Amino acid sequence: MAAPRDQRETVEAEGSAGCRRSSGVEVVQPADPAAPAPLCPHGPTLLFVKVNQGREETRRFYACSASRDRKDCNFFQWEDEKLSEARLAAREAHNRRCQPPLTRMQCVERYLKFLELPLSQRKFCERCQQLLLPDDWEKHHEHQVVGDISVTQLRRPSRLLYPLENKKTNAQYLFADRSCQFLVDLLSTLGFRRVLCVGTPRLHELIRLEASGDKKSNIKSLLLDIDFRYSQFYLEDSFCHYNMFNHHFFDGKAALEECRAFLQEDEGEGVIIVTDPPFGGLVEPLAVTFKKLIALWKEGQRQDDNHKELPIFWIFPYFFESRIRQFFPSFSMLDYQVDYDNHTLYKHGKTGRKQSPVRIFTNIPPNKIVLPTEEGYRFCPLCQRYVSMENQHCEHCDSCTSKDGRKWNHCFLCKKCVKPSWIHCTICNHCAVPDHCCEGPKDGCFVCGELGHKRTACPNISSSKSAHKAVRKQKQRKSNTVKLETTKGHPMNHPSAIRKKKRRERAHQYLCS
Ligand SMILES: C[S@@+](CC[C@H](N)C(=O)[O-])C[C@H]1O[C@@H](n2cnc3c(N)ncnc32)[C@H](O)[C@@H]1O
Ligand SMILES: [Zn+2]
Ligand SMILES: [Zn+2]
Ligand SMILES: [Zn+2]
Ligand SMILES: [Zn+2]
Ligand SMILES: [Zn+2]
Ligand SMILES: [Zn+2]
Repeated sequence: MAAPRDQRETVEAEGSAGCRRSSGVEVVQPADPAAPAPLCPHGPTLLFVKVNQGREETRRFYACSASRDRKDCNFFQWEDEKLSEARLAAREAHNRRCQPPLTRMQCVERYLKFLELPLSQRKFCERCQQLLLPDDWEKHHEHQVVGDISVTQLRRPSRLLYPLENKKTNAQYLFADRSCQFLVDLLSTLGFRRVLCVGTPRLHELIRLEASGDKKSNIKSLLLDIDFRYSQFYLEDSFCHYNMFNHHFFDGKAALEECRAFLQEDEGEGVIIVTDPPFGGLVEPLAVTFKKLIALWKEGQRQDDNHKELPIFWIFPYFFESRIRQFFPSFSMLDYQVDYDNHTLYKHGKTGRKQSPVRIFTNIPPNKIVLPTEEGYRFCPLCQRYVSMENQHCEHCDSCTSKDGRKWNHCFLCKKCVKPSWIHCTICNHCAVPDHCCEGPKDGCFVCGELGHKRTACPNISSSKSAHKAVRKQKQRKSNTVKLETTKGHPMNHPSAIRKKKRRERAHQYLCS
């Protein structure tokens, strides 16, 4: 069984809408970090624990790091489970069978042969998502095949390939041209010479297009992505088949060395990581991976540069801000709204812009990043950063406080700005959505009840006693809530409850994508 990521999301994205649930699955560190985790076809698996009402279950299990769809990877092993030699051998054979049919080297050879073909012989099978050499034609003659594949098409594989839309695993949401061009221009203005694109195939190709075009940008790019189809279009120095949830290079040491050389070129000067992970992905394993990439970069630095940070753009929904800052406290969130071409909810459509919740988290000082004024962003001299059009500077908070791009209002009782739709509730003693369940689960920690952190960051998390106490408290609160609500009618039939459910579904739809 792959860990049910949709449950994991409820733990991570809590607070994004409606009342919280405290059940789900979390990643945990193994007792002996040096002991190797069992392998699935996607590399080392991760150790998970089920969390029920804020309490961790005792038995932990290994599951796939990359896939949350059992159809893609059904790996499951209890942490304390001992496997027979026969089962281990069967697993190894299965892992080998699941690897791509061609080695990286074979892909490169095919690509070079393809480039030598005259235009009339350059064909692409849409069904198999594969560039065809003349020897392959026969095998695909009943498939939908397109011909005359031009160099321009070869340079834009993200347009030739269909985006993988398995919501539970890949969710390949591709940047809209406007956002992609903004990123390329920004990287160039900031003076970067190398970009490590982690899960950003469209950005990778635009950087390379500009480098080969008239604009004379000389930025180099290396793409790390789990989508093997991209290996048909790039040489070894510009694509590595990679899993960003466990820092696994499918092509072993040679690929790792490509990545190392890329990060360490010029003693690590002029390089940035840009990553846009699938939004359903867990923050912690991603953070662990990015820290490994940072360590790889650091190895190549001069001693006197030791204090420097590797610049990163991590593109992710705004409601993960506190989670990301937990791992990278120096990161700030930019107001820029990243748009996608193929996302049903958040694309810049003809019908007008739906506000995308996706932002850029970065350790580059925000005052160095100019956002496009023609799209309504403006510079706040007090905050020393560009902000959204409606994000107003609050003199009480001394900051432009909006996170979602709408104007937020200051609440003098809470002493902070809150979403425009929220009201101050005198029962809960803080601002909340008008139809919240009073005295229901607070937006704070499930273990100790503090508002400043979530259970995953709770300093008391190891103390199971306090966890049990908190759960009991929580249950007590819940039963009070029910008592209160029964006087108002059944909570789930209330129109506000239906609205809330819809909102949660919308948030969930986004997260699961
Ligand atoms: C949300 S899309 C981002 C695409 C980006 N917006 C672009 O246009 O270039 C996520 C990307 O991460 C890749 N991806 C998904 N799971 C991955 C994993 N476990 N390791 C590495 N890449 C992964 C997908 O193939 C996809 O390219
Ligand atoms: Zn797997
Ligand atoms: Zn085919
Ligand atoms: Zn401001
Ligand atoms: Zn305020
Ligand atoms: Zn308030
Ligand atoms: Zn209340």
